[in-house]
Amino acid sequence: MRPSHGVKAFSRNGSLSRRGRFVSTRPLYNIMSNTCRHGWKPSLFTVFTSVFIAFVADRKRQKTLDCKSEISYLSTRAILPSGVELVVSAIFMKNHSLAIKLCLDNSSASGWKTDNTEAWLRPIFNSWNDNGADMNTLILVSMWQQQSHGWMKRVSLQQILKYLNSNTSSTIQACNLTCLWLREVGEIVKLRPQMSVKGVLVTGAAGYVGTHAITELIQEGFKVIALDYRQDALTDAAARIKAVTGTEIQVFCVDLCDKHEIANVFQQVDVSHVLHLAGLKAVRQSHGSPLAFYNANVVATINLLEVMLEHGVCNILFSSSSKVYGTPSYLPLDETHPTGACTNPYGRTKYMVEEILRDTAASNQNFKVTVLRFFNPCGAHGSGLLGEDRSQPPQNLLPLICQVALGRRDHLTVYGSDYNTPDGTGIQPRNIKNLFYSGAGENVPVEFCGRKPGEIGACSADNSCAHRDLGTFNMFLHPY
Ligand SMILES: O=c1ccn([C@@H]2O[C@H](COP(=O)(O)OP(=O)(O)O[C@H]3O[C@H](CO)[C@@H](O)[C@H](O)[C@H]3O)[C@@H](O)[C@H]2O)c(=O)[nH]1
Repeated sequence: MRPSHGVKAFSRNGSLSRRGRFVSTRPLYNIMSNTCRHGWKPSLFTVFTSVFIAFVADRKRQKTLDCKSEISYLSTRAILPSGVELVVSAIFMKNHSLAIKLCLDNSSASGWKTDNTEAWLRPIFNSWNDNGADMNTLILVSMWQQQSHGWMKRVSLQQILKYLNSNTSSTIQACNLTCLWLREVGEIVKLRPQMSVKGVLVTGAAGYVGTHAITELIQEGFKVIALDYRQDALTDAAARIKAVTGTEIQVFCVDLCDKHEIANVFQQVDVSHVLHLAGLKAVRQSHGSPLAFYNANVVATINLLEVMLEHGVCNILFSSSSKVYGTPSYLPLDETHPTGACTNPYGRTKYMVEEILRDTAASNQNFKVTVLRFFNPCGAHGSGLLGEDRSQPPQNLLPLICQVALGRRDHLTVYGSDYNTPDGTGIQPRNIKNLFYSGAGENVPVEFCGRKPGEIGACSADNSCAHRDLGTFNMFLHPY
């Protein structure tokens, strides 16, 4: 198990100086539960796929995590060979210990007890006898008695499985049924040791980050409610996600600038967490239409927050940007770098939303915020069904380079060659060449033009915090 280290400050200035302890290695899990304890937590991601790489890498480790505090309750039914319905319920507690009860038909109405077990047990036994429980059932009963020295004492999952495995399947069919179920449940419980998540509402669901995030959420067992304002894109995304995960997601075509539309969704679904990924993102376009950006990014977020709070939903993950830093004072940028000196309207919208979230968290101790400051997202799902190959012409560097690599474009236009960087450009094509052409040994054909307004020469991320808190991941190589 990964040690519970990670006490750290997120900022050098007073407003972000909270310290926190991380207990889990699970990235998304952390983001939506443990890190939320801090009320406010920014993280840097240079390549967004790293988030998902971390998900995948951690899925193995998380199975060794202990239950920390919360208990989980699960119940299932099985039809015994005699035709009698067996209800098996379990409460999982700290350290994977569990309390089990077995009962027939509706006798579970007798309820849970952790003391006075005999009084609780007797009617159950009577009920079983009345219903003519067969030997298999009785073996099961005696097993639990023997293992737990009384019905509701805690026994370890390991002990139970060991006991079950030591019996032969021919004589204890019911046990095997339960054993299988316990194995399943054991895994589920270890995967979900603490968090109580009703549903995760994802805005910007049809987008590049959104589709990947939803896929990972589904594969982690979360229920997802997907929102986007583009109906066609949403339908297409839902179909692709279903093709990858086999799961049909609940979708809503919603304009976040209309608060009533958001409220309408919250009235229909049961969510506890929001991944807010929606927004306009084309940095250079934001100079020409700043109001559209403030509307889509700031006004929409305020609407969302108001509806969330009205419905008691207090956990939000916000997709922010490296643009909140503006011109860097030092490189690589880390979470403690001052924010706010933005060089374009887009960056300012993200900065403003961060401040709004910070103030909201400060005003309400239940309100938990995690901010991811993305740098330059790239990558695609291994299925080939999710990625950035959109029908609209791309605006960003990495998809543009991909198009040059695929022969769909003659060259890359490089904006500015007089920056204070090793090759004078903001993108340093030599690095890009290494990234995309290491196999082919070709160069990216480029043409130069002047700088674009609000651009900076050099920008890079110190992602050690993300590495430390969210697990080890590879910055550039996709794992699929
Ligand atoms: O055809 C192009 C496109 C981009 N660039 C340059 O490449 C760099 C990166 O550009 P791009 O890939 O478009 O990323 P950004 O403008 O940095 O913005 C992206 O990355 C941000 C995080 O850093 C996100 O918040 C934004 O939403 C996302 O558009 C910049 O210096 C651009 O001037 C070119 O030279 N030619």
